[in-house]
Amino acid sequence: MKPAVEFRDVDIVFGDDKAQALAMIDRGATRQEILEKTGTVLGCAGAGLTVNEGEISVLMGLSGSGKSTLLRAVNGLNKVARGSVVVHDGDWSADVVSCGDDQLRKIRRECVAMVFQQFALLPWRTVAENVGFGLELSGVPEAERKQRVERQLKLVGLDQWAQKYAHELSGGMQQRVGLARAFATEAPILLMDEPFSALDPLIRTKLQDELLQLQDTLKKTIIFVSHDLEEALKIGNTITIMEGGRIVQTGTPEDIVLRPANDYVRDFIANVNPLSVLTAWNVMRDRRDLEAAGEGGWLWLDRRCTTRFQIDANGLVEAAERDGKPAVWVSCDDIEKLPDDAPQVFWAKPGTTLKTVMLAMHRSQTAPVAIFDESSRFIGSIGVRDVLSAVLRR
Ligand SMILES: Nc1ncnc2c1ncn2[C@@H]1O[C@H](COP(=O)(O)OP(=O)(O)OP(=O)(O)O)[C@@H](O)[C@H]1O
Repeated sequence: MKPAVEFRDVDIVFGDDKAQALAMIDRGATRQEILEKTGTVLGCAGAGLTVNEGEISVLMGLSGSGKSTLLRAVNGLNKVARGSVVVHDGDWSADVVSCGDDQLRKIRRECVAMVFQQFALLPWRTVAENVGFGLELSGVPEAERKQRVERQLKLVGLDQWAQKYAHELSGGMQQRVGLARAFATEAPILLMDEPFSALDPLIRTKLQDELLQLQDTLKKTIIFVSHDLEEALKIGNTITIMEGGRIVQTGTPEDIVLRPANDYVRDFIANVNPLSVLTAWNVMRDRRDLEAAGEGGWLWLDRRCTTRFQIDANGLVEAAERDGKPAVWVSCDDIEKLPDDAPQVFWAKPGTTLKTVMLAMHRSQTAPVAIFDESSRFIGSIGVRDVLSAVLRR
């Protein structure tokens, strides 16, 4: 994995008395203390984060936690008081904090594009002219501009609307224009500052889906600010949680849900449905942790010892028993096609959703679910207790 943006010990403060504010940051002072003593507002402190190429990295936190401040450091909209923000473009890279004007111009024109919450469309320009605005500023010739604009409008499904004005479009459509405008620059890095939060929930969900679909083919590096954890969990490859200007946790969605770093993160995830995030891999017990069930490679899949598998030297299943009787092992994915009566042990892949695993458990009256890897080797199992611990986070 190659880094696209690296934040290294980034401090941003708003106000005149920067030196004293930085000294207070070093002593671990809170935003409130810094404000009272110096009149300076702490934007963010000691922020360290690497965003890899092609990744969607979400910055999450309550209002005022410093998400937008950090995001805006990438294209130099916010001045960094200390630390560095390195932007990579292929083999080229520059530190936004210390680079010269030429390099900053290159970053803004070629490397980084931004999508705002309020769609920021120019009302006197048509949709097509709005999408082409950045290109016009960069001096892209008209013919090429027209081509690129057309391509991007098609991508977001608005090619029929090219000659309309912003007020003739719904909020969702206006934000699609915002997306197309950012895509049109062909910058590999996209900064998105709460792009969907002004939209109603249905349109919002739809645009999130569309963004994920587009990302499948475009493979941009996206830094996405959100204060909505459900949104972050849905679209983020990694999530960074900020509190009072400081990063408190960075991790995958599963990390955040299963291993919250502190009470602030725990409060965030309190109302998240773990079934929408977790997979079999996240909750299974590894085969090495399972108890032997007699001679000949037999292992108990569950703590209650209702179900056991005989595993050969290659990790393949030779035989299965449930409640002392031979059982067949069948994929969770085929659940609907099976007769109810056969003694079954369901199996799943590591990436199978926890919801599917639970359906299988329900169907088999709480038998454990076996997990197989791509080569059909047995790698672990999930019992009722594992599911309960994951869902209740205990
Ligand atoms: N240009 C500025 N001048 C002065 N203070 C600022 C400026 N920009 C941000 N701040 C302050 O920095 C802190 C962090 O703000 P920031 O906008 O980054 O938070 P946020 O987490 O993005 O919040 P929101 O979700 O409300 O946008 C806030 O206290 C804010 O008032």
